[in-house]
Amino acid sequence: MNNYPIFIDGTWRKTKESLQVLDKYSQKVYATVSTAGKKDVDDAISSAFHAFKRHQLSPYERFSILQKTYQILLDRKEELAKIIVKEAGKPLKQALAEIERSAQTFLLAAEEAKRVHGEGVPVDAAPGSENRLAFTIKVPVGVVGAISPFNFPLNLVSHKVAPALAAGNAVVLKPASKTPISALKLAGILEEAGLPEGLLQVVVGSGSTVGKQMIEDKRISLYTFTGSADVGLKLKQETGLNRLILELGNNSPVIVDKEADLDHAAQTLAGQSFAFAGQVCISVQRIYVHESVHSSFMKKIISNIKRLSVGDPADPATDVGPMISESEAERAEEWVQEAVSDGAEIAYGGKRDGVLFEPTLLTNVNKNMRVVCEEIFAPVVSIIPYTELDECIAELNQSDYGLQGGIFTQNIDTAFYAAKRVGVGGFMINDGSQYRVDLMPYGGVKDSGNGKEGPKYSVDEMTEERLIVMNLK
Ligand SMILES: NC(=O)c1ccc[n+]([C@@H]2O[C@H](COP(=O)([O-])OP(=O)(O)OC[C@H]3O[C@@H](n4cnc5c(N)ncnc54)[C@H](O)[C@@H]3O)[C@@H](O)[C@H]2O)c1
Ligand SMILES: O=C[C@H](O)CS(=O)(=O)O
Repeated sequence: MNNYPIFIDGTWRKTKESLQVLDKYSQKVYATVSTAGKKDVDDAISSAFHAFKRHQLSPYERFSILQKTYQILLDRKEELAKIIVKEAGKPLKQALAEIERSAQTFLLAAEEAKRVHGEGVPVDAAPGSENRLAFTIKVPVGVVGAISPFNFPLNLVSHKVAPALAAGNAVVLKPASKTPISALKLAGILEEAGLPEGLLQVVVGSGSTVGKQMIEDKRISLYTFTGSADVGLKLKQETGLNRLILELGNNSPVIVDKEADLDHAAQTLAGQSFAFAGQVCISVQRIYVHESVHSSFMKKIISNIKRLSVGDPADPATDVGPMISESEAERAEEWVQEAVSDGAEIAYGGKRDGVLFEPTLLTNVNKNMRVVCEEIFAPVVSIIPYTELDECIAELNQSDYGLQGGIFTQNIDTAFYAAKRVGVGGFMINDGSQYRVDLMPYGGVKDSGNGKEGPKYSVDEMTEERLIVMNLK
């Protein structure tokens, strides 16, 4: 069994303590990983702090390292996908797609490294400043503290590390303790691509020890966090005046209008509700269906769900694998049972077998049930009929969250009417909430967080704009 060291100051460090990473399907120990103690975290932050001052890489050097990383990620696609299958329990085809997306994220960040620039400021237009010339430059913030979740253990880490490096920063990364191996592999790949020592540190451990210590350290200039709203709120309260980018949860809504292409909607939504067992922050959770097409849509979505293959994530045919832990699968089961005892009906699925939870379709739900108003983060979707679009929009906007949503309709006026009124960071027309490509601005409103990811937008977030004014003769 592999025993992985952590990555501090450009060296691989085995520490006294370690944690076990389970194979999420078999629930057997797959690997162990050293965990960072107080001194290790302190060393990592100190090394990043000094490396930032020591290594001022040119934009072209940064471009070159990130572009090499892109290539190595693609070259090692199969090996990395197998790690994600084991440590996250993600079905192989979805794991392969994640590696390809991570490679894209690095390529996009490489391109952005050559576009970090400010703008001219017409200060000479102000009375008395006629002889002045001004412009801004974009400078890196310093040390970026990155904290990531379990569900996309490579691509969501890439969305933090790649733009931070493109912008010229150093990074201290704490990956999720359930899935730390992909992040350590990525550190090895960046080392191989020529990243100077100290510019990336990977410290593994719990949020309440390693994460907390990072949050309290003033040498970190900016935090970028992806995870649950509960932890996000805690970090917001603890980071004070420091900069904090938050990418949090959602209970994504999608509308199926009376003028929708129902075959397309049913096929798309069956896929987007259950990929990675619903453990995707933009997974479709609430489907609002116009009453006139409700029964027809139900038949179509059920026939699409029946085609999903549930089981071993290593099997190339599997669509829906295990949840991240048995306790999470039990939680989802409890929420479904609670909804059923309050009147909901299970139209499909509903059963749990250890870590596997069947793709589940609920009807007759109400807006106060946890399966509707909270983030379920499991393969469970609710169908909610509506009559008037305005009422539907008002109801879906009652959510505390606002990351992404969507509408299926052939009527462009209806589509734009909804797009202007839904409280989300991104809205898809004739697609589900789960559409994402890595170049787009991605981030939510309300309890879904603040700030945007996508390399172009993250580079902007991870730099300071400095004004330079020249007083000319
Ligand atoms: N908006 C997005 O882009 C996005 C993407 C993926 C996942 N998510 C959300 O993430 C959640 C699932 O992931 P998870 O279970 O890994 O989330 P989580 O909030 O439990 O953990 C995320 C990270 O925070 C760390 N952490 C926990 N407590 C901490 C503390 N007190 N101080 C510092 N760090 C701490 C964890 O160790 C982990 O690395 C869902 O809510 C999902 O919607 C959001
Ligand atoms: O879980 C949320 C992620 O942001 C989904 S994705 O990586 O962007 O597809």
